Amino acid sequence: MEPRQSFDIALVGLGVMGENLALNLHGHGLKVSGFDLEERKRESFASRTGAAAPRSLQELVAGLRTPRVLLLMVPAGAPVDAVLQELRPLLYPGDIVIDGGNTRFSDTQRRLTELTGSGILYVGAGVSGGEEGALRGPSIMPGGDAQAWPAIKPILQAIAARAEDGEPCCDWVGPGASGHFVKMVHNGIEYADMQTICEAYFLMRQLLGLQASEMSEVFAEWNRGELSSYLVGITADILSRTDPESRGPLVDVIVDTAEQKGTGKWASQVALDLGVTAPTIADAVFARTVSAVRSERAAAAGVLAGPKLSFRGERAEVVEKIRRALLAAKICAYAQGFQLLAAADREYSWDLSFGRIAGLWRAGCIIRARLLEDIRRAYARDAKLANLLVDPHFAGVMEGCQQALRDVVAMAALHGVPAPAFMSALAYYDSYRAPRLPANLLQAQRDYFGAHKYERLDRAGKFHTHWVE
Ligand SMILES: NC(=O)C1=CN([C@@H]2O[C@H](COP(=O)(O)OP(=O)(O)OC[C@H]3O[C@@H](n4cnc5c(N)ncnc54)[C@H](OP(=O)(O)O)[C@@H]3O)[C@@H](O)[C@H]2O)C=CC1
Ligand SMILES: O=C(CO)[C@H](O)[C@H](O)COP(=O)(O)O
Repeated sequence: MEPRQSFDIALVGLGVMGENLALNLHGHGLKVSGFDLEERKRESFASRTGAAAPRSLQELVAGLRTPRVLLLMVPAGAPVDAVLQELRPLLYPGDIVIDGGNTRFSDTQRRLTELTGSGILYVGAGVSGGEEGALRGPSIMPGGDAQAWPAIKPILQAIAARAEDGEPCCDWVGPGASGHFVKMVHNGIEYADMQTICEAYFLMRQLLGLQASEMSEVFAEWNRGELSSYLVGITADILSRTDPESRGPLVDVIVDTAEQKGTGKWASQVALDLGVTAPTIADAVFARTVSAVRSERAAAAGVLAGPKLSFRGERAEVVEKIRRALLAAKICAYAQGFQLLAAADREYSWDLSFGRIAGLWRAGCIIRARLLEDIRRAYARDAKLANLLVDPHFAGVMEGCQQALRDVVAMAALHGVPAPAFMSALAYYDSYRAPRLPANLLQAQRDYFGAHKYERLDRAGKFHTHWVE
């Protein structure tokens, strides 16, 4: 029997992430306790950590040292409120509650407000790395009550992944809901990264007729260069896998409808709310929604015409163009994600460090990539960079890749291969670098039908024209 008040930290929710985070903490010498509604999970946790698994939150809290530290890894939304409601009367000023789930940042903001005056220190921490990362070292993005940081810093930094320079991929992000906002943007970028990789795969398959095993080699090769990243690496692995039943590539027997839990959608909604241009992130969400209407697509395929061209092109040359296009689209997606962070920073006065955030994503998380070190350096050169695209390093990379992105988008369009994220990345790039856009005509249209007024290039003020004589 454990003595009372002997545990350093307690996990609430011992599912995919919670149990592995608990094992990670246990492996780092911390005394971890855990609770889940399901008895089976409590027992699994107890047998794997050797700790007793309390049968109630009351028992769980009673076993913690003070100040008590609780890490919630329950599904986002109502379960977090339910746990907090039960926990609140059990806690004292100075106790710390960390929500490590994929919580919508506005919910974290609300909970912080609700806890104001209670003395309970609340932290919204984005955690990324999936099941494996939780066990071996995730990226952790905590934000909220800064008074909690000195107590939880050694705990969270101990279990976090480490970048190549040895820095832990866990650092204080900022006040309020900034930790969960940063995780939401991470996931928005994750959606775009995944979709552009899928489009690269689809173009190689549809235009070049490459087999899964051949594409696996291509992705493995790409993973040794500028595109080196967790997602490109797992793509090479996935494409090499054989289905034991059909004996063909496993990827070929997987249904082409993507699911989603909502973080990419939230990132896109927030981009619209804050007036940030993030089309590649949004198109990655829409690519999932159109994939979900599979029977409608099958019916439309028999009705809607497409191009009749057959593809001609030299294979190695096209593969290299797709590689460059993928790099260009990836940079555009990251640029959009960082624009979203910058807008939130202005809106909520969080004083975010974009370089530090890029540093947190260098290891442990799903979007970890070689590129993130370059992003970190870009913000070290200029913390107030207007857009990642105009950093001299990235402007140079885009110079080398933008033509390939155009060629690939043109190939996709001419041959009727859907590539929405590539296409929107190019449109984003061209719009952002356009000194002049057709919005002059748009303003005139608004003024025509709604007397909304327009500004003139040659003098200050707002003007209205009586368009209909
Ligand atoms: N899976 C992943 O790769 C990642 C997930 N996340 C986020 O982490 C959070 C947890 O995810 P994940 O571990 O995958 O989810 P799981 O569903 O695997 O685990 C959640 C656990 O919480 C339990 N639970 C629900 N309500 C309560 C409660 N009131 N008290 C105690 N336990 C409760 C659930 O029990 P029951 O099943 O009985 O409801 C379940 O065992 C989510 O917000 C998720 O979005 C973040 C990063 C990566
Ligand atoms: O947060 C994560 C990784 O960073 C999760 O894996 C997330 O749940 C994936 O999102 P979705 O289910 O919408 O694809």
